[in-house]
Amino acid sequence: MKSKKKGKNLWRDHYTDKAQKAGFPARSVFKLEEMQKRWKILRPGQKVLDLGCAPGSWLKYASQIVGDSGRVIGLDLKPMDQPDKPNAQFIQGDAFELTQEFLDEIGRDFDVVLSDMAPNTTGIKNVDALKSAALCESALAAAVTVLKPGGSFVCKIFQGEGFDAFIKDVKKYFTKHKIFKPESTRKQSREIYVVGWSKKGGSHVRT
Ligand SMILES: C[S@@+](CC[C@H](N)C(=O)[O-])C[C@H]1O[C@@H](n2cnc3c(N)ncnc32)[C@H](O)[C@@H]1O
Repeated sequence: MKSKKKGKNLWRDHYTDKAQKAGFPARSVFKLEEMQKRWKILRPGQKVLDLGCAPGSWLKYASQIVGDSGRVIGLDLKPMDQPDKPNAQFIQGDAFELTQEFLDEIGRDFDVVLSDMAPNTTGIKNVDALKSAALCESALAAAVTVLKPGGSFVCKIFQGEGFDAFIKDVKKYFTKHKIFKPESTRKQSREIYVVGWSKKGGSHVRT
């Protein structure tokens, strides 16, 4: 029992240390990197919205890929320092309270919307899954509003209640989707990523 626990900690430290050495504040960067290596979701010159961006690993990674001709806007409930790259910006806010004015202000010309948002967990699987699904539905509503037709969506969700309904909704707005569990995700974690490609034409705000 003891050695199993030690093994788990060593495994977690490997990704945390690796992220720190590479200059990223969180190990979550490797999950996005895995998806990027597989599908080249991010490209130079793109405009990207990163929901739940703190402490800023995905924001930094995405800003490196989109480069000087691109732009990344990150949003999180928690405060965070402004990124040191001129093409990246942090806005503190709640994804459940994105107003039409705010979405109009940031623009409706995004190429990619990322959401790595996670709720505060209770430890009760169904409750946590429903809280995660609610965050995902709000990320999807933002994505269908601000993405250009043809845009892509990456969203973390906890498997469980609300998952099937969320996939059904993703299918309504995206031509193709995949469900992906990165290698760098903790094995015991119920989190999984949904990637939607090629947003269908038009923009719909779910009410
Ligand atoms: C796993 S962390 C994201 C890590 C980030 N992708 C990175 O690479 O640094 C999840 C984030 O979701 C944020 N979050 C949770 N609920 C949110 C909400 N309603 N609106 C905005 N952010 C939220 C949390 O504050 C937390 O910082």
